[in-house]
Amino acid sequence: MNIEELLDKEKTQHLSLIDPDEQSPSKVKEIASEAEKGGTDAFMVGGSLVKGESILDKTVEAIKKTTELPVILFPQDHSGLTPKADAVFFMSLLNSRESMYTTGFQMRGAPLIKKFDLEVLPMAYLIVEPGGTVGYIGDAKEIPREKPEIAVAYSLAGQYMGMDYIYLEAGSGANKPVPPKMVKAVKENIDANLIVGGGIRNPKHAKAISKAGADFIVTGTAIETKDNIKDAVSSFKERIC
Ligand SMILES: CC(C)=CCC/C(C)=C/CC/C(C)=C/CC/C(C)=C/COP(=O)(O)OP(=O)(O)O
Ligand SMILES: O=P(O)(O)OC[C@@H](O)CO
Ligand SMILES: [Mg+2]
Repeated sequence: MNIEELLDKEKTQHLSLIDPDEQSPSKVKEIASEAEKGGTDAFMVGGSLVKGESILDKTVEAIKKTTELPVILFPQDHSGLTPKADAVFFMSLLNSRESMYTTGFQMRGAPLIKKFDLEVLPMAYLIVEPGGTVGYIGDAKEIPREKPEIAVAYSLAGQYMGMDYIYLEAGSGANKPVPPKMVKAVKENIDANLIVGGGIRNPKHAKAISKAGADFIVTGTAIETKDNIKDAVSSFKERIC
């Protein structure tokens, strides 16, 4: 399945986030296979911290050997790029105070992306409270949870800049996901594809965010920490509409 087909689907899609630093390539194969059996729609690969030896290429290779589902890079900077993937979320952290995260790393990565011939998916990345590690590293001015109008304004700004994807991110492992009210407000105001992630750890969360209008939900921690990944993914998929 390619990314065009992924976009054609009417239901909310499930993206499995794999952090290349968290496990060995053989474990990645197991995760990818189980997530596919559970019905995941595509894989994202990235992590905000580099905790060990960079095994990005090997991680993407392991997924590609296991499944034909698309693999989309989710780069923390230009070092998160590899020709082994299918596509890259070419993201700008619009609510960062640090210009490297709005335009700098994009400039560093762009020639590599051209060379690697990756499909480019332009994305506005927006950090919502609490924001977690990525909020801290990305020097984000986190969008207050009770201010959906700010999320709408940033999302529209992203769309008007030409971004096809808007990602509302509460931060990996957040104690609460992005409020469904905020998701709904953004969805009602944009034409771009809406991705929501951070803190979605049970089927109830997935259902609320899907009902609010997300086109994609991302789960990372829930997949990394569950013993039965297939059941975890299928429990999300069953509840999304
Ligand atoms: C387009 C290019 C080349 C770069 C974009 C650079 C930008 C805007 C980065 C945004 C800020 C950032 C640090 C993003 C990381 C995104 C990411 C991979 C998050 C998921 O990782 P976590 O699961 O939170 O990471 P840890 O588990 O390492 O905390
Ligand atoms: O690890 P979780 O909480 O699922 O978050 C996923 C993703 O939105 C992080 O960038
Ligand atoms: Mg992580």
